[in-house]
Order: sequence, then structure tokens, then C-alpha cells
Amino acid sequence: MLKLFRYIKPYRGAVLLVLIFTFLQTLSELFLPTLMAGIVDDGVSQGNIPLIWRIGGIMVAVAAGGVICSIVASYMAAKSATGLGRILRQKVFSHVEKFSLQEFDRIGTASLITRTTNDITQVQQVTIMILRMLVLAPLMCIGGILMAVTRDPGLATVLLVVIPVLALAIFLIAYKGIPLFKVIQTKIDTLSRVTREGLTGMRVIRSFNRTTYEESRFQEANEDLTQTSIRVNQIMGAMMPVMMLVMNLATIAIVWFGGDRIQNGHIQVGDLMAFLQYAMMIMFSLIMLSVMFVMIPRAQASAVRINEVLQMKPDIVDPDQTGRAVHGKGHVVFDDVTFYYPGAEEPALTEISFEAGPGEVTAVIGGTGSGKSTLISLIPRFYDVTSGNVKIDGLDIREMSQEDLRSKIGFVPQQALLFTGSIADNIRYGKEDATDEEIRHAAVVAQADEFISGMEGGYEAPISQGGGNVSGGQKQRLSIARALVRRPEVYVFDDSFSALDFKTDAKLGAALKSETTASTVLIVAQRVSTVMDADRIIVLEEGKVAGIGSHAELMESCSVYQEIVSSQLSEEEIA
Ligand SMILES: Nc1ncnc2c1ncn2[C@@H]1O[C@H](COP(=O)(O)OP(=O)(O)OP(=O)(O)O)[C@@H](O)[C@H]1O
Repeated sequence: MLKLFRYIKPYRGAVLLVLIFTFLQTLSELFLPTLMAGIVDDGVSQGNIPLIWRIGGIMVAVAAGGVICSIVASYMAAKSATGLGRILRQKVFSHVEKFSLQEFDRIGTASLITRTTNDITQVQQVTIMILRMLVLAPLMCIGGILMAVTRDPGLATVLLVVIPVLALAIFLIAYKGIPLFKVIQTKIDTLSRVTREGLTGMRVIRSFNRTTYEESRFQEANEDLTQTSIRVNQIMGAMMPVMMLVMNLATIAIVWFGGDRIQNGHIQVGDLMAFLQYAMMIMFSLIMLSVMFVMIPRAQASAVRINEVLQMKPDIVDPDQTGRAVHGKGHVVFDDVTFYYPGAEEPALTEISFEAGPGEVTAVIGGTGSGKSTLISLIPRFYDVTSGNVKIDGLDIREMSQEDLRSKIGFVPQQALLFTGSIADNIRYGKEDATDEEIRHAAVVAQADEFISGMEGGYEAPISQGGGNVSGGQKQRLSIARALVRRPEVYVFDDSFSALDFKTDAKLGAALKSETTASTVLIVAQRVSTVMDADRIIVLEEGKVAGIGSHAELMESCSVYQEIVSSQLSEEEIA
């Protein structure tokens, strides 16, 4: 957790004020019982009314001072801790944004969400407590012991028994409870993963009548978390009654022995009252310390999870020195590229070499799982090649900054993703400063203008979460428009026409042609009709190139391509 505390730096001043004001508050609290002893012994028992008024006045002033110090310290502690929470959330989020897809796979999205929210809240709450109790508890404990001993060293022997008993009780409870806190955090991860899948997969769940199954899965995760939380709370719940029992027994012992000592003339009534209060302070400070000892490991479990994310080095980083493109504008070259997914024994791509130049359309076709998506995901550096290299304009893409590289590319993913906002916002995502005219033009080319104009509000029509209020084909077209508005040097379409009917597919193909004359276009497709006119078709089979050439060339020379063509033609004929 200490590692996380370095992020509190901007709140140094506030932290210092917390320490100073807590120190003053503790002094005032330690002073009050002594003043009260003075009132009882010198004022009440002697009948000295003016003295009672004078000391009473001082007590009010000291107590008021203590209250003010406490308020200021609490405010400053809350301010610093919530500030720390804000900084941590920001740091974790922006660090995670730099992750490659590999790191996302490694930790899991649900866990990343819990770590950014719940875990940071744990650290934030404990920080408030630490700031407040760090000075208060030890000072009150040591100060209380000193003051009690000065009141009556003889009576202080009671404390020699009470303090170890209290410490032992705290230790036993913490020993049982602390390991369970770690378990709770992982169970929250599971619950948020199940919740996420249950909510995002609602359509599939309903269509397969799996609502009851999902409910029971959720109930199981929920119950599991609840049971562990109950167990922790049972253990922690035992803490207070045990402490109170020890404290009450200690009070009885102090009054018992104190009464004797008053009768023997060792101390006065006021001394006993003050002693009792100091004993209470000592025991309360021990309770505070015990709460801290319980809460810190809990936050520590969260801090470890946060640090794990912050210290994770993204696999894909920018080079120290970026190189300069040698020639061309969007000339893509794959040079003997082999790629293994992390941990995979077989390569997803083997020795792939081809070139795709500006003004050309290069299509990639192949059966499912043949490596088409993997191939094009290497271009924006979603993953780095295992061997060989990918070059754009003569420069290895690992020598470019990721921002430069991606600014050259208009990527349309296999699964179209829209954000909440208007239709125009979603298209503008491709180019922040796009004018309304540019947005409309992109939509026209993407064959989206017609349905957008038919929607209430047109380009300002809202898109609901995940694009739930538009069809799959409409989503694809909006996602294509988003890439088009960018006017990139390289277009990458990952099976982005699959949800379009043949007529729209053909119209879009023709419109795209005139739009992309100066760009390099890479298209992954399942349909032969989409790729037939491409300048170059790459046929993939099990991650290897089975053939490269035009439709006519491949029909002559590539048996895999011939199979794909004949299977589709017969399918269409059957249909
Ligand atoms: N994130 C990943 N981690 C590990 N292996 C993966 C990952 N993504 C894909 N693969 C594997 O790599 C191979 C190629 O997958 P890829 O998605 O590139 O195929 P594809 O040709 O695009 O298939 P489709 O047409 O069904 O989309 C498959 O065997 C797949 O199991």
C-alpha cells in the first residue's frame, strides 16, 4: 500500500494539517481528565466555587479547541484520501488503456473493472482511517499510560493485566478474519464477471431460454460472496463485545482497587475519576489500533491488486526513437511473418509474405479459424509479430509511434461497436474535427445515409448502449462510415460486410472504390462475391498462404480457392 501512497503527493499540505490537528486534538483530550480531577479534588470537595468556574471555563475552551481540531483533521483526511482515490482511478484507467489485447486477456475485463472501482474505494477508505488514527491512537495510548501512571502508579498495575488480554483478543480475531478479506475481493471479481456476461449477453440468454440458468449462476456467485462476507462479519462482530467485556471488567477492577486506595488515603476521588478516563482512553486507542490492523490487510489485498495492474508493462510500447517512413503512402508489406498467440503451441500465422499498395484492393479469404482476423490485427499492432516484420511505407511498424501508425489506418472490426451518443458522434469518433458535411459524405458512401435520414432526429438520433437500437447491418455501416471519415492511408475491413444483403454489399463496394482510389484497402471476407474484383486475393489455410493472385489466376492455380468458390456457388444455387 505504501507504493500507492506516493500518489498522495499533491495532497502533502493537507496530510501535514491532518497530522498537526490530530496531534492538537489528542493533547486536548489528554488534558481534560486532569482538569476534571482538579475540579473534583480542589473545587467540589473544598467548596471552592470560583475555582470550579475557572477550571470549568478552561475545560470548555479546551474541549471546544479539541472539537475544532477534530473537524479540521477529519475534513483534511477525507480530502486527501478521496483525492488519492481519484488519482489512482485515473492512473489505473489510463494505464489499462495502453494494454495490448494480451494483457486484457490475462487479467480479464471484469477484474479490471473491480480493481478500478471497488479495490480503489477500499484503499481510499482505509487511507482516511490511517490518516486519522496514525497519530491519534499511539499518542492517546502512550499519553494515557503516562498520565494514568502519574495519577497513581499503584493502580496502574491493573493496566498491566488488561492491556495484554486486550491485545491477545485482537490478535486472535485478526488472525482468523484477515485471510478472508483476500477471498472476498476475488469473489467480487467472479460476481462482476457473471453480472457482466448476464447483462451483455441478454439476447443470447433469452433466445436460448437460459434465463433461469443465468439466474442460478448469478445466485451461486452472489451466495458465495454473501457467505464469505457473513463469515468475516461474524468474526469481526465478535471483536466489539469481547473488547467491551474486557473494558467493563477493567472498569470494575479499577473502581474496586481505587476505592481501597481512596480509603487508605493514597489517592483522592478526582484522581480515581481521571484514572478511569485515562484507562478508557488507553483501551479505546487499542481498539482503534486493532480496527486499523484489521482494515489495513483488507486494503492491502486491494492495493496488491491495484499495483499488479499499475506495474504490468504493456507488451506493445513505442520505440525510444521513431523512424521515418521511406517512401509511399500506405504501402503495406508483410515480410515472412510468423505469429504465435501467447502460450499457443501452434502458430496462428506461418511465414506470410505479401505486399498491398495504395490504389489496390487486397482481399483475404479462407475458412473459419484460418487466421484472417489475426493477420490484419497485426497491422495496427494489436499484437506484435513473433518473427518477420510488417512494414508500412518501408518502415517496420515497431519503429513508429503507435499513434502515428494508427492515424494511418481506418479499422473496421469484425464486430461493429458503437458508443452511447448520437449517430454523428459515433462517426466523428474517426476524426474529431470532422465537419457535418464530411460526416454526411462518409455516411453516404457507407450506404448509411438513407436509414439515418429515416430515423427520428437523423444524424442527431441517439445510439443506445452498445448500439442496441440499430440493426447489425446498420451498425456495420456506421462503423464503416467511422473509418471512412478519417480518410486514412490504409483501410482494414475485417469481415465488415457480413451482415449486409447482397444488394447493399454490391452498392457499398462500388461506392468504396471511388472513395479509396488513393488508399491501400485490405478486406477480410467470407463471401467470394465481395472479393472477386480485388486486385489481389490472399487465400489462407491453417495460418499459411495457400495462394495469392487475382480471382482468375486463383481459379486456375489454387485448389483451396476453387473449393471455396464452388462451395459458395452451390450454396447460393441451393438457396
Ligand atoms: N486471442 C486469442 N488467443 C489465442 N488464440 C487465438 C486468439 N484469437 C484467435 N486465436 C486462434 O487463432 C486462430 C486464427 O483465428 P482468427 O480469428 O484469426 O481466424 P479467422 O480466420 O479470422 O476466423 P473467422 O473467419 O471465424 O473470424 C484460431 O485457431 C483461433 O483459435
